[in-house]
Amino acid sequence: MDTSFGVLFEHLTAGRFVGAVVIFTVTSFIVDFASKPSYPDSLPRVGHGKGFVASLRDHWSYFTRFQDWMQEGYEKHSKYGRLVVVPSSASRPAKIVIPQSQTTWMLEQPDSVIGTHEAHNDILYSEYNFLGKRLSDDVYHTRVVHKSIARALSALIPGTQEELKDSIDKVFGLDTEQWKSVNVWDSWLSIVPQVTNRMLIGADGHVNRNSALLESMVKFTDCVVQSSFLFCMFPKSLHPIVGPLLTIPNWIHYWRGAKHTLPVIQKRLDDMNKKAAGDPAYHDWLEPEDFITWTIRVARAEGNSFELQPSVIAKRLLPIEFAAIHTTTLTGLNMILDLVSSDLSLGYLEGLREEAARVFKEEGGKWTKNGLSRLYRIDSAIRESQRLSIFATTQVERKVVARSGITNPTQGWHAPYGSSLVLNWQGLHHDPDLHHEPERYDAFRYSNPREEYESRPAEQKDPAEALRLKKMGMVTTSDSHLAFSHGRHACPGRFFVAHELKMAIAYIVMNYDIKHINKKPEVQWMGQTVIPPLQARVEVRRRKGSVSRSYADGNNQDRKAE
Ligand code: HEM
Repeated sequence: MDTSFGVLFEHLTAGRFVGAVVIFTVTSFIVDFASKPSYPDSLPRVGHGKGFVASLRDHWSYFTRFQDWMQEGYEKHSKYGRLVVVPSSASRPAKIVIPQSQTTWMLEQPDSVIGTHEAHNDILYSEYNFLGKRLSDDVYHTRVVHKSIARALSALIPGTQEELKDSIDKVFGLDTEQWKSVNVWDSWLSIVPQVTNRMLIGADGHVNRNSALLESMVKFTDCVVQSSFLFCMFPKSLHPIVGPLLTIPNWIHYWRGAKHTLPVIQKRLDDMNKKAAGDPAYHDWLEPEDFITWTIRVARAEGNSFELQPSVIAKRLLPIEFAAIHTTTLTGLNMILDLVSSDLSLGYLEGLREEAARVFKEEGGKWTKNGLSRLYRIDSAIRESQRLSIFATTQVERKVVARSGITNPTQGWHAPYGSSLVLNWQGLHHDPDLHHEPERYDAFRYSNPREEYESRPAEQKDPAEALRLKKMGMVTTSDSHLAFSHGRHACPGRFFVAHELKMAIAYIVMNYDIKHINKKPEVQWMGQTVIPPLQARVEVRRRKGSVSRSYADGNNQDRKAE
């Protein structure tokens, strides 16, 4: 070969190739290290210390030690109102953990100073995982949920009830004689995606029950989790090279899902256009309340033609599937395991069952917003599980996006541009100074005071106290209860989830017996994320007399809509 390429290849031995890759990777790590924000030496820190070598050791230990570091930082510093620096993975800056006293200050900063979606994009490598920079730069889907879901809550209840009945009956079965052993994680992972997709794409042709669609959406969300772990291990400067490769499976699952969602989206666009144009055939037609309708409404109101493209709407579904599926599944899994591993003499299961049956009867067999708000015990049992059984050390992360950084006016410290600020979910939820006996699952922790208040004669009721007690409900966030985060970026899906999980638990306890287990399975941690007890099983049996009884008037059609 006499071309310059030929000359190059003649000199390219295996040893030289490996050497070049090693040099390139090490250089990338050094470039990465140098471009990360540098925190003042005066800030307390945990981990192996400062400097390049200590950072490499920190990155290495991140996957196994992060949870211990957060706990150590909480006990030594956060608890006393001081911030602390905790090491992170190779591609991320170390985290500045903000103490409880500065939470409100942090969350109230403008988005142009402390960014939320920039932090989410960094954690989730959204540009790659959610299929494009344009989609990740403008978190339009988040805006749509914030604007729409709370208003649509009442309209969403009947469909949610219907999907819960259908999916729970299928997963737990109808046999009133034999106990059935079910894998708890898999069960919730069969229930939640079907219900979530009813809220996202509606009931048209029961596509939301299509097993191929649901499988592709679950696999897509799995891919986001898996590739986020892999991204962590590569220096940021290598992401443009490895990113498109790591996320090939995301594209495949998107295409598989879009085969089913695109026709629904296209039909909705046509229907809404005809209705808007005054087509008489659409005079009585009502837009279904679901994410597809909301996204079209917001795009029209904003005059945003990009967001009206069917393929863009199909892609906008993905981050919401991600936000909803694993979070709700993990919460349901923990809730069931906390409940069935509790001391039987405490009577939690019977207490929940009594409440569910009583309120459901008062409601005439169809849930309403008002009825669901009276499920104090179920609400408390879920909130308490969210307090105790966290599934990340922190879920609240922010990025300093002001070029000049930010200075805390009370404590005087400065966080430079690019700093990662987090709240310590683990420490705050398990602090004995904030929660009495924090390691105990006390299912009725929040409902006992509410029920006691309700039982008082009218003259002993005080509206101020009623308001304080109402804030013990599971959708209320605070600087010591961060399951849904706190502040203006707190999870906008929580109002829907509260309804969904309350209806699910009510349905389960009314219709099934569940055997007690002696001990809640242990969890493992990987970096800041929990590895849930995926193998945990419980035994369930349909309660006698409950099969013919109409606890939910849902449509129990078969899952397959193909
Ligand atoms: C039990 C289930 C859920 C839990 C525990 C949960 C928790 C959270 C948390 C901790 C955040 C981070 C907020 C922050 O950074 O400050 C969040 C954000 C978000 N969640 Fe949820 N979530 C759940 C279900 C859902 C559902 C069902 C939806 C959709 C309907 C949803 C939509 C969102 C969205 C759009 C955001 C971004 C909010 C923003 O950046 O302003 N979540 N969620």
